[in-house]
Amino acid sequence: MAAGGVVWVTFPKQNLIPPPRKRFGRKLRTGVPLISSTAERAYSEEKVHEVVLKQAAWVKQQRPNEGCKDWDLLNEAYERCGEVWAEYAKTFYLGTLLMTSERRRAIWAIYVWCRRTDELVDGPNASHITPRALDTWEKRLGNIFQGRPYDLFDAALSHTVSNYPLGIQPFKDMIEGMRLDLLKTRYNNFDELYLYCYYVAGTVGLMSVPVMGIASESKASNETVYSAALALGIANQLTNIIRDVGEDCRRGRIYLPQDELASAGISEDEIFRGLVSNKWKIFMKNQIKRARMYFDEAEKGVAELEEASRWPVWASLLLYRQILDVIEENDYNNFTKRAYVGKAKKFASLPLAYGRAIMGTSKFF
Ligand SMILES: CC(C)=CCC/C(C)=C/CC/C(C)=C/CC/C(C)=C/[C@@H]1[C@@H](COP(=O)(O)OP(=O)(O)O)[C@]1(C)CC/C=C(\C)CC/C=C(\C)CCC=C(C)C
Ligand SMILES: Nc1ncnc2c1ncn2[C@@H]1O[C@H](COP(=O)(O)OP(=O)(O)OP(=O)(O)O)[C@@H](O)[C@H]1O
Ligand SMILES: [Mn+2]
Repeated sequence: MAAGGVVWVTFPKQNLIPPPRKRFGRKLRTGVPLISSTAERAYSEEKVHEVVLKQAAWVKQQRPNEGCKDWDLLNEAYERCGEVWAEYAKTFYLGTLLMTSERRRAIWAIYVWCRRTDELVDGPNASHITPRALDTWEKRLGNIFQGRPYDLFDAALSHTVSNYPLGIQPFKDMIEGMRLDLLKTRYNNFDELYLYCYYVAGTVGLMSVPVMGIASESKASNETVYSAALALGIANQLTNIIRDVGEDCRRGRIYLPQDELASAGISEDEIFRGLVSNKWKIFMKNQIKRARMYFDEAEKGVAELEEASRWPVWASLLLYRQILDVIEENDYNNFTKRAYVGKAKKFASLPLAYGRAIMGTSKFF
């Protein structure tokens, strides 16, 4: 069928994708960062900044096209995305419930694509995934953007990218992050880690803004808003990394800047043994401080989003940031104690998020 210049191929409705599986254990995200030298950081930050600029400019020029109008099929596609979202996105789940339904569905579709991409290298079939498989996944991404979805989940994203001004670059960059993750188990410095964080999480920020929308009354430049969205992705990923140090090292991966570990006098052997020494606590304090810096940076951009999107973003920001507080409460034992924000605390954050969303600032709440 053809709609709005987008050609849709037919695809089988069932059995292409298994139902959302139960979690098989924790996923192992990257390691942590510290304060490395400005010179070291400059390279990645500059490179990523270029993408942010291009993305911000590109989005400005785009006019969403009509997309597919087969609503029965699309409703089913989006519903399936919603099921995956409910199964996996524990922290972000609440966030989308607060959105308008059209945006919520779009975020679900993006989430599912991101989750599937991540599962390629982190999921049960990860040991069979090669760079070639990721090339195939990237070709499939191209088809999604050209209105040729392969399965039902792809169809939802195909519709979403025809409905919102979404560029393909952040999606490609996320696949690039997965390529990196296949090959790299150590990060020499924060510059290398920052680039990884951009690939796997900063990109999510860039994908989300065109759906969330920038407030018409906002005086901020597109670049400022995209930079804040990037910062939230980086902050989330750094937090994820800090939380998952133990799991990651059990997978033989240390996503912590090696130069900072060396300066702190922490050996790999100590990490593999899970030694919560004083030097580890000091090191972790610095990693947490850095993650919070990125959260602070992100906060500046939330007020620039369309009103209806501020609450969900505040909610997810506050929820994810609390993981850092829990790591402190756990006395920096992120080797054997998983930092987990309970449901009561999650719900308690919602009025606070709402307050910040309506005040447009973090000062009063
Ligand atoms: C409302 C909201 C937050 C919307 C975004 C939801 C979305 C599309 C998320 C995709 C997440 C995903 C599956 C990414 C794949 C790579 C990955 C796993 C990254 C880590 C996410 C945490 O996942 P999780 O904890 O489930 O991982 P494990 O359970 O450990 O496996 C990341 C830490 C990255 C998440 C990054 C974001 C959600 C970016 C947030 C930025 C914005 C929404 C921009 C807001 C705009 C401004 C201006 C501040
Ligand atoms: N410390 C823990 N103890 C027991 N179960 C946990 C713990 N941490 C997580 N889980 C279980 O694993 C599930 C998935 O973890 P996950 O990391 O996806 O959740 P989250 O951190 O709440 O949110 P998000 O997925 O957005 O990071 C949780 O919903 C919970 O059931
Ligand atoms: Mn999760």
